[in-house]
Amino acid sequence: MEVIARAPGKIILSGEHAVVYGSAAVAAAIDLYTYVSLTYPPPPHSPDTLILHLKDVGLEFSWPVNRLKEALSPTINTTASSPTSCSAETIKVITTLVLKEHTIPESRIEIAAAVVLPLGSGLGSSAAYCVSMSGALLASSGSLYLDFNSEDWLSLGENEQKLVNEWAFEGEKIIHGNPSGIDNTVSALGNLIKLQLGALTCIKPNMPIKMLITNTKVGRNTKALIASVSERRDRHPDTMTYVFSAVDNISNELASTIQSCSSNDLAVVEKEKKVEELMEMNQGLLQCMGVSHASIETVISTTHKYKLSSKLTGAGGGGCVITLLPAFVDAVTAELEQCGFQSYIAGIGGKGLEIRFGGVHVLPVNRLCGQEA
Ligand SMILES: Nc1ncnc2c1ncn2[C@@H]1O[C@H](COP(=O)(O)OP(=O)(O)O)[C@@H](O)[C@H]1O
Ligand SMILES: C[C@@](O)(CCOP(=O)(O)O)CC(=O)O
Ligand SMILES: [Mg+2]
Repeated sequence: MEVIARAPGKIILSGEHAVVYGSAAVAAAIDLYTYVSLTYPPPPHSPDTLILHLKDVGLEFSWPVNRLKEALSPTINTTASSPTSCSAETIKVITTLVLKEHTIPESRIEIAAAVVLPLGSGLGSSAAYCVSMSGALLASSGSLYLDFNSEDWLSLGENEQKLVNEWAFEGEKIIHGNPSGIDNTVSALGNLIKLQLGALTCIKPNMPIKMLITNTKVGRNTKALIASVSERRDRHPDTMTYVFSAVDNISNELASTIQSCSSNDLAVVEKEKKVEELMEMNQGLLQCMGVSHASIETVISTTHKYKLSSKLTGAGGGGCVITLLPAFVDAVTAELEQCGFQSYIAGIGGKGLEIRFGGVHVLPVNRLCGQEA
């Protein structure tokens, strides 16, 4: 039996980092995906080995299932329907299972050259990985209401999305340390959303939003960048509170600008200018937080020559930059590619997690439709 899940990456239009401290942020799903394929023998057979093949990073791990049960069952106390956070003790056990029993060649993570979801570039690959993995595991355990006789990509209902999102958030905590939850939420649900302190608003844009994504190809790590902002906040608590509060205003203004109704083209042009200015102000505040980078500044000044506004997206420190696009973009992308960057026009606001079944469609007995795994 095979279960395939795909979850989209995202761009953050405004509010990264500040969202970790309670400010609003606006994010959209993009049409680049992470795929997870889960295969296992149909019941009553049960697999005796777990093989984890991370194709994107060129790593493969395997463990006897009994060994995993033995090592993990004393510390894990959770059910499919109610995820709990991994304790420090469990993380230690997992780390031992992964690192002590396998050899990991140094620096296996490369930025893909083609138009795929790049890892560690600000497009939320960590969240897309957690969402697709959680989706595939929950679907295979029969914890999601899905028509497993269908061969199409299946979207999830609200409750299923919520459950997958809760599990994915626990995964993001392991990768990021202190995530806000915006990346896993937009990857699970899709569309364009505003998130603040866990409160979610779906945004219906009333203007075309076309974003160019430029990957500086400068590697960075979200966990380290979140930690660096936290240290700056510890050094300047009052000032950083103002910075986060300004970002909060920007995100709220951005959300209301893109959803307000317009009756003519002029209004759309005016709204575009407003969005551009808000993106520029947000970028200035991200500089204040110390998460910009020389490569990001090069993209910003290159696009600025064409009167286009850009900002970093995701954790910054390299990674990707977004540029709001008007009609003519070819000249700008040509020049950015001459600088050695890679550009991609994102289709935004698409679907969230989807699941597809392959092979023989038999779910474990008594585990159909939302029952405990
Ligand atoms: N497809 C994948 N396979 C394995 N690990 C992944 C995958 N996608 C993301 N990751 C993990 O997420 C990390 C990148 O996450 P992060 O630094 O948050 O950047 P981003 O989420 O913007 O891509 C990678 O270093 C890797 O540990
Ligand atoms: C910096 C942050 O706001 C976004 C991180 O996104 P990414 O991992 O760089 O794609 C962190 C978070 O919200 O959890
Ligand atoms: Mg991430």
